Amino acid sequence: MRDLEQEQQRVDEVVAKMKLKSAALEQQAGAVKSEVVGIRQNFWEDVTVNFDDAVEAAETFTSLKQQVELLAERERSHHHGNEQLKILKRLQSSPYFGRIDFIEDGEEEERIYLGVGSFYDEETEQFLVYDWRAPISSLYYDYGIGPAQYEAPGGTITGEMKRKRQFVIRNSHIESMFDTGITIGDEMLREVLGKQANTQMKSIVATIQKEQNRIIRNDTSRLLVVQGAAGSGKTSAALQRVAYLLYRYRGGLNADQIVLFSPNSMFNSYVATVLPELGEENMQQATFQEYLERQLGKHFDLEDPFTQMEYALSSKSDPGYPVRMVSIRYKATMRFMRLIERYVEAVHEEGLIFRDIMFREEVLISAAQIHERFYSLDASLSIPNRMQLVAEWLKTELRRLERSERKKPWVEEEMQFLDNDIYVRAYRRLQKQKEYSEHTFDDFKREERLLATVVVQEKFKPLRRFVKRLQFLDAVAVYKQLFAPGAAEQFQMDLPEQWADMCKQTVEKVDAAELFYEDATPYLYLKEQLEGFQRNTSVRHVFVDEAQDYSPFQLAFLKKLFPLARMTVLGDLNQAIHAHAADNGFMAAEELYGPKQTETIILTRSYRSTRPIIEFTSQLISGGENIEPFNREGEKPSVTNVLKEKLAQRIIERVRSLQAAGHETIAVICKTASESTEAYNAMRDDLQLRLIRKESASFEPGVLVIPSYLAKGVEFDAVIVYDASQYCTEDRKLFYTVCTRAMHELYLYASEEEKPLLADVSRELYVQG
Ligand SMILES: Nc1ncnc2c1ncn2[C@@H]1O[C@H](COP(=O)(O)OP(=O)(O)OP(=O)(O)O)[C@@H](O)[C@H]1O
Repeated sequence: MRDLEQEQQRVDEVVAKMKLKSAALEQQAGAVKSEVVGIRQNFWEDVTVNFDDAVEAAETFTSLKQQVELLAERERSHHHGNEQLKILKRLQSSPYFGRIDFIEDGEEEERIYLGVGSFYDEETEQFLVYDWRAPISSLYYDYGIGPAQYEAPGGTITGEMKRKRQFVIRNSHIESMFDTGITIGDEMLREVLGKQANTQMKSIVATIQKEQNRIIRNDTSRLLVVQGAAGSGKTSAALQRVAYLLYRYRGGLNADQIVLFSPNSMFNSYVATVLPELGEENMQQATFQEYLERQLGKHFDLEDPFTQMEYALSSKSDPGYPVRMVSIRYKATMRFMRLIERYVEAVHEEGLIFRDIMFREEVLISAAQIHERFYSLDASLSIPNRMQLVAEWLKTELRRLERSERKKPWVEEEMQFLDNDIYVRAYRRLQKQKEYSEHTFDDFKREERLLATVVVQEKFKPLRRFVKRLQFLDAVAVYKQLFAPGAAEQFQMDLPEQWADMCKQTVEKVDAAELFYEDATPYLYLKEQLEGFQRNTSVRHVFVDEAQDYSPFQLAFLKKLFPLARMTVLGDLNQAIHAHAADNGFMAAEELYGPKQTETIILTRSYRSTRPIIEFTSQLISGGENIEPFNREGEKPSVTNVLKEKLAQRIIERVRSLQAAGHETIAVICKTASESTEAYNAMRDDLQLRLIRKESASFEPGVLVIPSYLAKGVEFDAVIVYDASQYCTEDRKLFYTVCTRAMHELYLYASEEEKPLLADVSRELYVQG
C-alpha cells in the first residue's frame, strides 16, 4: 500500500514537472514562431545587397548565407520544440508503464522508468522517464530479477536487476501496479489480451516479450526472417521495430525510407495508427500488387492475387485448371528466374524483338533497322547499355527525319488546323526570335518555316517519348517468345512436364493483353533485365509481412529492387494459402543474402486467441503441437451441423447472442467471394452487415462478411465459419488461417456431415452446437 502511495506521488511529481515544461515550451514555441515570421518578413532588409564588385558581392553572399542559416536554425528549433511538446502531451496522462531497479557493476542502484517517450529534467539533470527504445530499456524486456545485461553504444553493460514493476496509468492515476519476477508478467498481458478487438491494431510496448524484442532491436542482420505462429505478434513486432529503427537512427533515417509490404489495403488501415500512437510518422505502405500495377497496369489488364486465389478455389472443373496450377507453382520458383536469366544471356547474341517506329501510318524506322543497329553494337556491352545507345541513335535519326519531313505537303495542310495553344507557342517563339533578328519587317517565308518546324516537332513528340521510354523494344513479344515451341527447351533446364500446355495458356492470355498474376513479376523481371533495372536506392528498410504469400521469385525480385535496404521478412508457413506457395515457402528467403547476413527467429507462443481456441486450431495443422498458447481462458470452439437452408438463420441467431454478450467485431468468414455474397444476401435483411470485398479499404467495428483470404493478418472478437464443410484437405492452411482470426470465440457451422479437416481434431477440444 505504501508502495502504491509512493509511486502515485512520483507520478504526480513527474506529471507536474511535465506540465511546467509543456507550458514553457508553448511559450517558447510562440516566441520562436514570431521570430521566424519576423525574420522572413524582414529578410531582405537585414541583408545588404550589393553586387558592385567582387568584394561587395562576396559580402552580400555571406550576409545572405547568415540570414538563411539563422532562419533555418530558428525553424529547426521551432520544429524540435513542437516535437517535444507532442511527446509531453502524450506522456502526461500515462507517463510510464514500467520500472526497473538496476545496479550496474561497480555503480549505485538506479531506478529506470520506461514510457513511450523520454522526459529529461533539467533541474535534477536526470531522465525521469526513459524512452522504451533506449538501450537500457532493453533490460525490462529481456530479463527477470537477477544478473542482467544490455548493449550500450560503448559496449555491453552488466549488472543485476533488483526489481521489475509494471503499471497501468490512466489520466495520471495508477490503476494497477504489480511486481514481476519473470520477463513481462502474465497478469498485465492477460489484461491487455482479454480486451475487445479493435478496428485498429494497438501498440504493445508495455508488454513486448523477450523473443519479440529480439526482432524489434535486431541491428546486425541484413535479412531478418521471422517464422511465427498465427497470433504470435509478427505484425506487432514489425511495427514496433519500425518505431525502434526511427529512434535508433534518428537523423539518419526517416519514415519515408521504410516500406512495409502488406497483404491488402484493409490491412493498411488496420495498422495505420500504431506508429502515430508511438509518436512516430508512418512508414510507406504498399501492397505488392500496387507496385505491379504501377509498373505494368498501363500495358496490361493485370490479374490480382485474389482473383488468382478465387480461380484456385472455385474453378476446379475448368479444363485448363491442372495446367494452370502447375504453371502458378513453376513460375513462382527460382528455377524459373534462372531460366529467364539464361534466356536474357541468349538474347545478348540474337533474339530481341523490336517494333517499327510508325509515323502517319507509315514505317519511319523499321524494326529490322533497329534490330540491325542493336546487334551491330559491341556484344560485350550489357543489354540495357546497348538499349540506351540505340535510343541515342534513334533520337538523332528522328531529328534528321524531322527536318526532311518539314517540306512535305501534309505539313502545310496541318498548319491550317493548328491547335490554338500550339499556334500561340509558335507565335511567341517567332516574336522572340525576331527581337534578335536583324530584319525588323515581317518575313512571311520565315514565319511559315517556323510554323512548319513547330508542326513537325509537335507530331514527333510522341515518337521521341516512345524512344525515350524504350518502347521500340517489344518486351511482351520477347516474353512470349520464351513460350514458343522449342524456345525454352534449348536451355536444357528441367521444365515441368506440362510445359507445352503451359506455353499455350500463357501466350493466349498475353495475346489478349492480359497478364496472369503468376506472370506479372517474371515478365517485369525480364523487362527490367532488358531495359535496365529501376532500382530504388533511397529505401533503407523493407518489411514484408505475410511473407508466406510471396513466391521465392517475388522475394528475390524485391531484393533486387531495393539493393541498399535491409529486409525483415515475417510470415507463417502454416498460413501459406496461395497456390504458388512452395514447400519451404518464404523460408527460401534465407538464401537471398547467405547465412552470414541472415538471422532467423522463430516465434511459437501465440497471443491472439484464448487457450481453448489455440488448442483447437493447433490440431488443424501438422507441427501444431509446437505452438504454445498464452494462458487465457475462454469457451471451447463450437461445431454445429445444420441443413444448408437453415445455415443463415442459425448464424443470425449466433450473431445476435454474440452482440448481446458485448462483442463488437464479429466476422462471418466464408471461403470465397461468391459464398460471401450468398451469405450476405441471406442475412442482410435481419442484421446490419458489411460485405468485405477485395477493394474495401477500411476496417470498421460491426458484423462483417468476409472471404477467407481477405481476413489475413487481422483479428476479430468472434469468428463464425460460415460453412466448414466447404474446406477439403487441400484447404488445410486456409482453414487454419480462418479459425486463427478469433480472439475470444469461435463458432463453426457445417452444412454437410463431411468435415475432413476436423477429422484430426480431438473430440474433447470442441463442443457440438
Ligand atoms: N507482447 C504482446 N503484448 C500484447 N499483445 C500482444 C503481444 N504480442 C502480440 N500481441 C497481440 O496478439 C495479437 C496478434 O498479434 P499480431 O497480429 O501481431 O500477430 P501475427 O503473428 O502477425 O498474426 P497472424 O500471422 O495470425 O496474422 C494482437 O492482438 C496483438 O496485439
